[in-house]
Parts: sequence; structure tokens; C-alpha cells
Amino acid sequence: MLKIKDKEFIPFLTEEEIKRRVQDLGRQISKDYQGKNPLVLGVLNGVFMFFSDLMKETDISLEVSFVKVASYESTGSTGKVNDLIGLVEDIAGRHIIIIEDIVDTGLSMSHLLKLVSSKSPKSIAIVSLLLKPEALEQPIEVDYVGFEIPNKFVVGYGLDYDGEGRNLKEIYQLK
Ligand SMILES: O=P(O)(O)OC[C@H]1O[C@H](OP(=O)(O)OP(=O)(O)O)[C@H](O)[C@@H]1O
Ligand SMILES: Nc1nc2[nH]cnc2c(=O)[nH]1
Repeated sequence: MLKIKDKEFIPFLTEEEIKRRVQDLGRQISKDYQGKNPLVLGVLNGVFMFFSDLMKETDISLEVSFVKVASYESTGSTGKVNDLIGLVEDIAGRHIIIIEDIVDTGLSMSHLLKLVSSKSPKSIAIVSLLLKPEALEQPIEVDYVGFEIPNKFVVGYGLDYDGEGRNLKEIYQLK
């Protein structure tokens, strides 16, 4: 059991389970993007740990960049997405791979897809470590999913509860 501020969490995905899945995703992305020099776009803050581990499991030439959006406060979506750091690269004609830690309601991703697709990329793919199919409110197709999970709040491995818990090696679920 884990306590962060006023909430209790139980273990959900172990370090080993996450590691194995991240290795699989890295291999698959390397195979699919060989010779394409994709621009891999991480969505801060939550993605930092997954992004770094995933990149270490790829063995192709690629470039990385980040955008920052926020929609979640405490344990719920605010229903609006704020752009905190925008897209600075020229992405016209590039293969773009968007990396997220979690797609929940899909609001953040649908916002990002609009932004990215308006800048004429050659292709767009979405990678998310976690996906909550039951929570989706927007028709988002995630191309590479680490784990489909139930509609419960999770923390760890980059994901926070009220700013804390991002440094945990494992993922925990709200009790
Ligand atoms: O599908 P949605 O309901 O939009 O939720 C997913 C978003 O929520 C989290 O970010 P958050 O807004 O908490 O910002 P953070 O990454 O800085 O923690 C996560 O990193 C996604 O970007
Ligand atoms: N920490 C955390 N952030 C989220 N953002 C969207 N869903 C979640 C979740 O389950 N946990």
C-alpha cells in the first residue's frame, strides 16, 4: 500500500512488467520506422520517464522534441487543455510519433492531433503507455498501446497525484 497526501494506492504494474512492455514497443517502433527518421514528440510532464526508457529501446535514427499541455488537476480532467509549451519545430513532411504516458478521456490527444495535423506532417502515429478504453470521450486511435487499463486513477512512472509520485518505478492504482 502507498499513501500520497490524502489518498491510498495499491500496486498495479511492476517495474519488470513495464520494462518488458517498453522493450516490445521500442522494437516494434524501430521496425516500423527504419529509414524514416521520425520526429518523436513527447507530451510533458507525465511522459518523461516512459519517453526516456522507450527511446533507449529504439535503434534507428530519429529526432526528439517536446510539447507541454495540461488538462488534469488532482484526480480528474478539467475538461479543457492548456498549451504550456507549443510546437516549435517545422514538422511539414515529417513522420511524427506522439508519445504520451496515458490517454484517458482523449481530450489532450485530440487537442494535440489538431495542432500537429494542421502543420502538414507526412504521417502521425500515437504511442501511449496506458489507455483507458472505458474513459475515452473522443474517437482516438492509439497505434501503439502499452497497457489497456480500467477506468481508475493511477500514479507512478511519470504520472502524478497532485504533483507527487512521478518518481515511482512502478504504477499504482487508487484503492
Ligand atoms: O486523455 P486525457 O483525459 O486528456 O488525460 C491524459 C492527459 O493527462 C495527463 O496529463 P496532465 O494534464 O495531468 O499533465 P501532466 O502530464 O503535466 O501531469 C497525461 O499526461 C495526458 O497528457
Ligand atoms: N496521474 C494520472 N494522470 C492522469 N491523467 C489522465 N488520467 C490520469 C490518471 O489516471 N492518473
